[in-house]
Amino acid sequence: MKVVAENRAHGGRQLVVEHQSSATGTPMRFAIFLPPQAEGGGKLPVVWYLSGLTCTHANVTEKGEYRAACAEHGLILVAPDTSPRGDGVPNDEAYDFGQGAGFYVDATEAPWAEHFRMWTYVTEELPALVAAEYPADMERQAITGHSMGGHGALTVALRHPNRFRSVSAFAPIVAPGQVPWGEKALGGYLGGDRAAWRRHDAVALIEDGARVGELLVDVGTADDFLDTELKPELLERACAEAGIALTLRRQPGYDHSYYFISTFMADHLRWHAERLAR
Ligand SMILES: N[C@@H](CCC(=O)N[C@@H](CSC=O)C(=O)NCC(=O)O)C(=O)O
Repeated sequence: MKVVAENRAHGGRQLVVEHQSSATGTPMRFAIFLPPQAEGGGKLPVVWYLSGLTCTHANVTEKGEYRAACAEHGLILVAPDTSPRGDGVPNDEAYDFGQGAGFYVDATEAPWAEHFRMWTYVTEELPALVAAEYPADMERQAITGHSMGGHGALTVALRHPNRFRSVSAFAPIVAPGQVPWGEKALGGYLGGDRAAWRRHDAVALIEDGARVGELLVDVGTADDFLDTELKPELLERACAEAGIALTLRRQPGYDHSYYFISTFMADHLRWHAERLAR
């Protein structure tokens, strides 16, 4: 494991770390912010942030504006990459498939299955590494993410109902089995059997009985992907039928970008911090 960048910020430390991943069989990078409270010797709650299509760890690290809130509330924030990368890793010309678009699944289809194991990476390998190397209290974890990463946050939380004290998302893909981005990715990585897709589809997981206590979701009304790829109304309906307390906020005039995410980041982190303190 190698620290490839370190910067002091808000009294804490922003690190970028590279390690050899057994899940993907490639080097992987992640960003981790250690707030000033990390120097006190105790363990701190952890917020996982899963990023969207085309992102590395760097997009949220540079544009997400999370550090002031993490320093205020004493939160560690971890931001993984969105796929394996490198010359030996298969890719696709499109921005929404292949490198930068791992969709948080373990691929079963050639040529993706060898390296595209982001489910195992974000649910097993990276949590174990973070728990071993940093002062992270794994009894106090929260998860959030954006777009494809919002899909990742929702599905990871729904399938690990006792791991996370709180779950939120920014403009998530809520039903990948019903929208073009998701149909392309799940079909490409998991094959044509749509039954296998349901374990990676938040709305389908809820329909099939998975539960979390509550959800916070923000979407922008000026998001170009709102009606074609995100369809928050599908999550709204599934949560209403399942009795999940969803707070869905339609933020007027906001688009899909990090201008939107950074505007509401501190509010999400405060909401997580309240639940992580209980
Ligand atoms: N038209 C863009 C589409 C890619 C894009 O909008 N990516 C979003 C996530 S979309 C869903 O997962 C993003 O976070 N981009 C990175 C950023 O820093 O804004 C394209 O062709 O790239």
